[in-house]
Amino acid sequence: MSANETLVLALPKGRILDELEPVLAKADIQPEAAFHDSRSRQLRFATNHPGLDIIRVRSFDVATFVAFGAAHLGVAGNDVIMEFDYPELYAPVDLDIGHCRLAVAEPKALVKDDDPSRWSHIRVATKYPGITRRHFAARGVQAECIKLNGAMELAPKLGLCRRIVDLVSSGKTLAANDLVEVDHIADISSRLIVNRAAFKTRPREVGDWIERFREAGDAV
Ligand SMILES: Nc1ncnc2c1ncn2[C@@H]1O[C@H](COP(=O)(O)OP(=O)(O)OP(=O)(O)O)[C@@H](O)[C@H]1O
Ligand SMILES: O=P(O)(O)OC[C@H]1O[C@H](OP(=O)(O)OP(=O)(O)O)[C@H](O)[C@@H]1O
Repeated sequence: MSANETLVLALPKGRILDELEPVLAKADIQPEAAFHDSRSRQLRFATNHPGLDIIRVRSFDVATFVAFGAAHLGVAGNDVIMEFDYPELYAPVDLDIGHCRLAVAEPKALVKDDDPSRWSHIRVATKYPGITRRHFAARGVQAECIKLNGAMELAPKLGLCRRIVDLVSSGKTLAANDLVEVDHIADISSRLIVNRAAFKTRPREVGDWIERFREAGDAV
């Protein structure tokens, strides 16, 4: 990581990017035009700041790019941050966007005869095997996780498992699939994340961006 290298900000594609637009505007970060062109195959973008470029990657990959120092800063949900638990990441600003919760759900029909305090081993479909294992291990339950990358809500009806761990916002996806929340794991929102080594070696520049995002998050 050299001292005059352009700083790289990793942003997630998808829903967070929409909520992030006003934060970027308040932080006076204007990406080049191709960033807003959905047909463009470009992945790295210049901004109105000569020392700052943006890369657009999948939400889970934001944490990996930043943890390995390939990007200096990024925006990720704390679901992603918690799942990887990278020691190299520092998450100094809660941007107050991307609000949802991580929860355990099971079929409505199972709930009345089920007693979570008696679980000793459960099988769970989830995109978050790390968080799920740690959450249950802390209460002495062994969680066998089946990793899926989406549409977890299908798993119980198709006999893959009886429980899932997934993000819930309005609750509509659970309801549409006859599932109910039985346990809350964590409240989720998106954070500015920073590579610790980059902050140590370039405290002034990285610190300036942290302050800008803090002010932008407060103002939106
Ligand atoms: N229903 C939701 N409401 C609010 N925030 C959400 C919701 N679902 C996901 N998020 C937040 O948005 C982030 C990105 O989720 P999104 O569903 O856009 O991407 P993804 O499907 O995980 O990404 P990819 O397509 O790259 O795998 C999540 O990590 C979480 O922090
Ligand atoms: O409580 P709700 O408001 O219904 O939102 C929850 C849904 O949103 C997310 O899915 P997303 O739309 O990102 O789809 P995917 O996980 O299948 O990619 C999440 O994985 C849930 O399925």
